[in-house]
Amino acid sequence: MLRVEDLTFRRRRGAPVLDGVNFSLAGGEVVSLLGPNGAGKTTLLRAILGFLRPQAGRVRIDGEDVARLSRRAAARLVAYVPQATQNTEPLKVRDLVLMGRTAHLGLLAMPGAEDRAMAFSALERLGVAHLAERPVTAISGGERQIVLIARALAQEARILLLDEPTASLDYGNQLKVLGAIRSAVADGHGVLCATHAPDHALFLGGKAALLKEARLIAFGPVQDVLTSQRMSDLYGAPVAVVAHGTGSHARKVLIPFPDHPVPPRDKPCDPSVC
Ligand SMILES: Nc1ncnc2c1ncn2[C@@H]1O[C@H](COP(=O)(O)OP(=O)(O)OP(=O)(O)O)[C@@H](O)[C@H]1O
Repeated sequence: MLRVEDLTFRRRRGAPVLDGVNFSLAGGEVVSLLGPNGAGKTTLLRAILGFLRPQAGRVRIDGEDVARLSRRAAARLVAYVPQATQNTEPLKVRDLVLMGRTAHLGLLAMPGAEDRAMAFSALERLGVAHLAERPVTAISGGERQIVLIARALAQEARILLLDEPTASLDYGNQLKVLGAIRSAVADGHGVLCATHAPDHALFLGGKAALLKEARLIAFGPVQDVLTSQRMSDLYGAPVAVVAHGTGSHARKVLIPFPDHPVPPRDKPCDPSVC
């Protein structure tokens, strides 16, 4: 349903920030977008939203060129959860989530009972309905991230773009946010999630897209794409991707090797050790 086709974007006369990027995302699928700082992840998300005008290529959603859609029409198709922000407005959680309904309201219309029910249902689905009456300034960072995902769900857009949704959260809250993402995927949303955590990409499953210096250097099933060689090349540091467990319990995990001169080769690890 989302197709990014030969997308190229550069600012002024600088080098491309996105250079011929191609990939697609289906409903009920998650794609983790991995890449070092400055690789172009946020730029890609903003280009998909239609906030940036590419010099070449296009983004299509259900065959429609995003550049031809109004902001309102685009907001019905794609919801965006930006990188963690501190709210200074003491808006109630339920009102913040209700803002997700904006694209569905008539000009100057106020949200009605149905909109409020949808907003509350999004909070319920993510297990945070008990926060509804609290000011956004009085909940934790992890709770805020989940509330922002609830706002995206209330928007009823089939595609969710998440920009580092687990950044600066403690481990428990990271797992809560990852759980919220998995339930959105299970509900049929297509999710593109920019992250600095390859382990989270493995946990989410689905596919991975590796972005380096403006180019997509790998795209495919996350279990195939995340290899020791690729991860070490991507981040410029030796990392081993090893298989942990056997049979249906087998999964890949990353282990950093800071003192290793060359990337360790992919090999199964001894489950008793890792
Ligand atoms: N508003 C801007 N004006 C000029 N250059 C920018 C602007 N925003 C980003 N850039 C540059 O574009 C490139 C890509 O930035 P982008 O934010 O997309 O990277 P990123 O992969 O999301 O990075 P990070 O992981 O650090 O968030 C970087 O070189 C960055 O310095």
